[in-house]
Amino acid sequence: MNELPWIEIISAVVVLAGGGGVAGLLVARRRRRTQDQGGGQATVEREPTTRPEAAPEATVEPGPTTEPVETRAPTVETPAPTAGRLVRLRDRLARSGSPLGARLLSVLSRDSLTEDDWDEIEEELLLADVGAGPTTELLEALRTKVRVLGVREPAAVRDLLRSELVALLDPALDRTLRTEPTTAEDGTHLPAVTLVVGVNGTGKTTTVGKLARVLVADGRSVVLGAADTFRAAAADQLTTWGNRVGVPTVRSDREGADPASVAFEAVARGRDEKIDVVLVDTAGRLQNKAGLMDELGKIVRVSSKVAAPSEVLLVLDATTGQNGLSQARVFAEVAGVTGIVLTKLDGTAKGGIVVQVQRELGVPVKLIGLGEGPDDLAPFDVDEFVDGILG
Ligand SMILES: Nc1nc2c(ncn2[C@@H]2O[C@H](COP(=O)(O)OP(=O)(O)OP(=O)(O)O)[C@@H](O)[C@H]2O)c(=O)[nH]1
Repeated sequence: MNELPWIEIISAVVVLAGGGGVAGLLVARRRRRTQDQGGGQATVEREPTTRPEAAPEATVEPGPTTEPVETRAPTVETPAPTAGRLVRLRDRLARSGSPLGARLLSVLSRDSLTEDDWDEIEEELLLADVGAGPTTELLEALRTKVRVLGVREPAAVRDLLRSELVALLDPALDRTLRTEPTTAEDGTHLPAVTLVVGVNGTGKTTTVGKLARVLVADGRSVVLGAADTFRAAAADQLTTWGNRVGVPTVRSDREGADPASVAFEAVARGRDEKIDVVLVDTAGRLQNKAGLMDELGKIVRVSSKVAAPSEVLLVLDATTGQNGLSQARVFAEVAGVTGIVLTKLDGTAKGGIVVQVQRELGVPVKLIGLGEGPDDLAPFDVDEFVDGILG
């Protein structure tokens, strides 16, 4: 009588063990199948270029106002090299409708140019936001050269237009980003500090993230400062950008905290950890000029106690045209801008804004944004840009 339960128990154990084995096999098979389909790489965005060994956990040491130490090391990506980026992204300029250069070329190549044709050229330039002054200049130069040189061959017309557009963009301007750390007289390491300013929504935070990748690709060490304390999500967004390339972010744990103190912490951390570049994202509220001036002025003043900014980059949305330009004037006045980042050039046929922005502000365009991808930010190069808009 007593034997029956034991037999049942032993059979149950055998069935369970066997079942477990089958279940294990199924799981293993399913896992194998998922890996074969690439599903096992869900967290690795660009598998061939990852460097898992470079996990940033050791460098994430928060200061008093920073976030807690990351407990899980994210996968660290290797950004695309910066050399040749504009060449790689050039078709983005032509993708936004018919590029300006191509439209001009089609008119300029007509058999004999009438006044109507010249009017059409003028209209194209104005529509592309080249601006009234530069448009007149370009028209006069083209008219003279077409008449004097009798240029008619399509290739010659293209060369002529190319050289005039290059001249308009002022190739002699210094577009280098000052991102070299320096040493103070007492031997203290001073990081290069880049302040990123601009109106909300122009792509500031995205640009800081992309710029961190550009610098990392060039072998530089970077710290990010989330001084846009107005919007908590901006700090989260920045931290995510940083984590992807193993760059720590200094941020406040309190919404509405003093942006100047966050900027100070970030620069101090750059000094203490002998970091090459500190990139500081700022809030771009433009409700009144005095408030903006106070906030940016304080950020510069306070962080300069450690190291003064070597670059103040103004981020402008190329799709906003004249509107963007008047905002730009306010920032240029308030913040002592040293370079322009023109974003969203992939979404507009108004590439001519580059000319106007440089003329109006007397500051060179140093970087351009050509998409929402993490490596869609390129150093601005006049020749490559003109080739891009000529299509
Ligand atoms: N197509 C395109 N979109 C871009 C580019 N640069 C930024 N964006 C997009 O613009 C939007 C706004 O970017 P953010 O970086 O959040 O803008 P922000 O200026 O920091 O805005 P706040 O954080 O509100 O101050 C995002 O959807 C970006 O992906 C670009 O070069 N091309």
